[in-house]
Amino acid sequence: MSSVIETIQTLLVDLPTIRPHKLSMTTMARQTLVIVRMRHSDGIEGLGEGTTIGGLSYGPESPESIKRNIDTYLAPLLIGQPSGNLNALRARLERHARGNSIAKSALETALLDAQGKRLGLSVAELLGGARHDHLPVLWTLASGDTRKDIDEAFQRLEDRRHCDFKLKIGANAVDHDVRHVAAIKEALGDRASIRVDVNQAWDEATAVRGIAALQAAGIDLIEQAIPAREHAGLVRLSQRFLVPMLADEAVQDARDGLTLAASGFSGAYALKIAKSGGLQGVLELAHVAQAAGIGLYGGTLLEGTIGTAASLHAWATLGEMAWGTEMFGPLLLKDDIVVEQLTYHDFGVDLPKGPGLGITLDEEKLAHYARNH
Ligand SMILES: O=C(O)C[C@H]1C=CC(=O)O1
Ligand SMILES: [Mn+2]
Repeated sequence: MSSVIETIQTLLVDLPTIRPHKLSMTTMARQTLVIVRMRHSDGIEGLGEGTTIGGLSYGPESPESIKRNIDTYLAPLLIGQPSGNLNALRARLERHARGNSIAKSALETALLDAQGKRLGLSVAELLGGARHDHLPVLWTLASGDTRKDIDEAFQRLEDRRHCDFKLKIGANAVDHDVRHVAAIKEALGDRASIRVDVNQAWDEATAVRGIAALQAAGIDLIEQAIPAREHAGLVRLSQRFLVPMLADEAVQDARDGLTLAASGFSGAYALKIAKSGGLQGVLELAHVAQAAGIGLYGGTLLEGTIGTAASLHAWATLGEMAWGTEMFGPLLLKDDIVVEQLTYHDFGVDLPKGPGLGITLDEEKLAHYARNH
């Protein structure tokens, strides 16, 4: 008899960050992973993970809502269903549950991990095969202190960990932020690519002023300067400046990607499995971007090792990613819940080897960090 999905367990796992991570909407001292353990009747377990940033400060799903909505609504849609037909299971979730893209991504990851283990294939192989086994990874400087950020950047360069840096701005007045970014760019010079992420903090007039100054300072990429839903404004910014715009919160899935491209946007899209409801959805967005001549960027919602590995399997199937990736999530965390961590070296990370995601849980660590209330 072919396998069916038997049980789906969700766990909230709190891991401390190595330092405060300051974004325009929140400062993180820890990250909460929603871990999915999906057991199948053939004895195989699939692992999945969903994260967001700062409770409800990043988007409409919180770790607690992800867990509760999986337990109450999404898991019952999957339990008892055949394990192996991912397209049918994805359609079933879409038909009966709106939104909740992070929860759906965690579940699809667990389905892919199990299917890979079942067939003896890595997730990238299930998706058609990896074109890369080492992907570039940038680092986010977000200590909130210019001097500390510069020291951190030099350390990462020296360790050959990262040579591209993203600065989180938008929490302070624009002139203050521009001085901060320009000081870091000046200290690093041509040794590093410097990009900024404003996380929607500016209105369009502020963005015009801020981006003009950042462009003059030699910044390479401007991420989500204005609110997510202001597509027309983002198109105007992309047409006004030479420095390219990176759309992040503005593009969740392929439909957003199509609308924005058709409105005249140029630049790049941040791909995130969490925004697109999983690996299949994010690859659909990537293909729309490719068809529209828009650059690709492998994005993170600061996932731990499981979500990061899942994303890497998806990015590995794509051709060139014009802006590389930011799959550094596990490096921001003080500890991990897996047996073997991802290998970061030479300014990038290795694609884990399968079957499935190629990741094994450390049961002791998991028990230690899992929330028990
Ligand atoms: O890009 C975001 O908006 C979220 C995330 C990615 C890197 C980081 O530091 O925060
Ligand atoms: Mn972003």
